Amino acid sequence: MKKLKIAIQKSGRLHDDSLKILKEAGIYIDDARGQLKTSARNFPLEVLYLRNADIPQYLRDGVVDVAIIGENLWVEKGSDLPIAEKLDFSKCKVSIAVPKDSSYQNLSDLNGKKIATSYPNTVQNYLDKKNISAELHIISGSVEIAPNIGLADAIVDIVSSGNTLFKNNLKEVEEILKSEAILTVSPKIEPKAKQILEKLQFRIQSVLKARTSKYVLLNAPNDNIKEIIKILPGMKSPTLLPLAKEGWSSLHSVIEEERFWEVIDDLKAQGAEGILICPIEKMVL
Ligand SMILES: Nc1ncnc2c1ncn2[C@@H]1O[C@H](COP(=O)(O)OP(=O)(O)OP(=O)(O)O)[C@@H](O)[C@H]1O
Ligand SMILES: O=P(O)(O)OC[C@H]1O[C@H](OP(=O)(O)OP(=O)(O)O)[C@H](O)[C@@H]1O
Ligand SMILES: [Mg+2]
Repeated sequence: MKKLKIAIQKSGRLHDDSLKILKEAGIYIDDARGQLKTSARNFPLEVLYLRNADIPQYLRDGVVDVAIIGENLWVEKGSDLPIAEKLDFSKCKVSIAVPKDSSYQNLSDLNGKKIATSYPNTVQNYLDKKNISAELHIISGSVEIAPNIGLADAIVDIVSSGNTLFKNNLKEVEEILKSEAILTVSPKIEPKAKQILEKLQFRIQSVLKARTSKYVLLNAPNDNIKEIIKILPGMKSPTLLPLAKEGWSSLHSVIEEERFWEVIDDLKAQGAEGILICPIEKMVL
């Protein structure tokens, strides 16, 4: 049977969460250490565990059909490849940082300076757009140490919590891009594999939608139900069930979690009581 070949980072930041999202999509994959190729037990999917930086070329060559990579890597060396899904994990930024005590005012201060980075294309394109000319030092890791050892005046690297910058006495001065994990596709994908990809995407979308939505149950006086329904639009319309208590109903609906916290006071003002907010495992629309 035809299988969809997916590349997942062998080890590192994206590995665990990539397998997790597939698992939540009902796809079970053995994560045996040292094994570089494996198949899903219950979905036509073959997994190749690869080094992150090699993945764009594997996609281009059609060695794999799809891959989970960081958007920052896509910008750096994969922007010719189509993006099928944004996956809402491994969120980070790629930013310029300088020593904490630097007198940096704006980008033009970087003219003629040395910048250390693992993302030379991203940095060069950014500097070109802003008409800045700087010297790039390409290093593959521990970039944040460069200014402290006199290798560079500034760095461009991934920033998430900001801890690494802080520990190395650096401060973020410009954000070049925002990144999250993405599902990206080979231009050589064949129609049979594409059909499997569509099924995979459908499952992933159900997982992502469910993650941000909540099932809400509440009790409300019948007189205020119309108002409450306006506040809680639900998927189509909310479910309404009579309560044993005369003049009261139980209302069930689905709402984006963020939106729920915005409307909670309005719901209470309309007399809503006994509000329960429950997680949703999958959401098929
Ligand atoms: N601190 C972080 N917070 C959130 N996401 C991050 C962080 N660091 C890296 N990422 C994301 O995870 C991806 C993989 O990063 P990681 O450091 O694990 O691998 P790598 O060193 O780029 O690659 P490899 O070792 O596989 O060649 C990055 O491209 C980025 O999208
Ligand atoms: O803002 P923070 O939360 O501190 O995260 C940023 C750090 O995380 C990444 O490194 P990672 O831990 O992946 O180590 P690596 O350099 O070995 O890839 C990145 O290269 C930064 O150094
Ligand atoms: Mg890293």
